[in-house]
Amino acid sequence: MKLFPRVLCDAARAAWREGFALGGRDVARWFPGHMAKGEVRRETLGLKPHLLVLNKMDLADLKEQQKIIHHLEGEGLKNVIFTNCVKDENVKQIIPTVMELIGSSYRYHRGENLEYCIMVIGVPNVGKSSLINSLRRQHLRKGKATRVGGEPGVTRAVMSRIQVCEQPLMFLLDTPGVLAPQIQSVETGLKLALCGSVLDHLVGEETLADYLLYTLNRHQLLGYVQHYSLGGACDDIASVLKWVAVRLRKTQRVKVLTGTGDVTVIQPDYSAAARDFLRAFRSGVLGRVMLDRDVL
Ligand SMILES: Nc1nc2c(ncn2[C@@H]2O[C@H](COP(=O)(O)OP(=O)(O)OP(=O)(O)O)[C@@H](O)[C@H]2O)c(=O)[nH]1
Repeated sequence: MKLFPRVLCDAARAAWREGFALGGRDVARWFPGHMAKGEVRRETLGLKPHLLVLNKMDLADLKEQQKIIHHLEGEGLKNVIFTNCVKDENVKQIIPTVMELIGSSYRYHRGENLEYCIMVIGVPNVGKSSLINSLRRQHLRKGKATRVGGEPGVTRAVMSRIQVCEQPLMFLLDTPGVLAPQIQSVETGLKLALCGSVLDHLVGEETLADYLLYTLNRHQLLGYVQHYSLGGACDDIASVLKWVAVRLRKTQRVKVLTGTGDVTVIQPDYSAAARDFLRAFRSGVLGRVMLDRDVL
């Protein structure tokens, strides 16, 4: 099979996409049923002292960390900690910050209360279980108490109370991932899906790969070119996936009916290439990305 990636890519480069064609996609269909039950009202959170843990900091481009903090402050979120729960980075700050917050909140500052119970709330796959395991490693020198998974929806039980600290005695309630009952826009849905909060096949691996390519090009993050030894940056997903499939030897035999009989041709496996592209992005090998750059 002969490909001319450089030619294809040069042609596409002349016309970087200004926006992503959303094509009437229906975000509501991407979210599995169990999430709807887990609705958590913002007003409820507003009453209780809370801390915003922004996990997977190792995958995010945090050059504009101050801008992010400033933006969140504008939304009323003052207590923010960036963490990496795989490498236990910044996790040690959490319990002291929680204690400070409880101490300065008169409703929860009761002298006789010797144990604390805290709820971990977040979108599917953000690392809630990993956070609990990391806290246990840090404060109890204990390993896994809760299952971690690469796909959304691993934590199914509604609540499980897990000890994470002895002094002070603190328990965390792990909860199944929740999403806002209404996702703001299709683009927000695509960003959540890129982060693994929605099962890939519900959105479509190739659609997601296309949104990823669009984002990487727009942010001038061209690590994928080197990772897959492409001839150059390219904004056309079909060309990129074709090349990725060939490089990874992900091809499939397909029977084609012609006027003179059946012919078997070898075709690139676009789905397998899309899955690899998404996996590479989520593992960080394509570089750090700030999906919400335009929001800032
Ligand atoms: N790179 C990176 N990966 C992480 C980090 N924290 C968790 N992960 C990975 O993210 C995936 C999901 O982690 P979980 O802890 O199962 O996420 P969860 O929020 O409990 O998921 P649900 O139960 O589906 O809601 C796993 O593959 C973890 O190894 C992190 O800080 N950095």
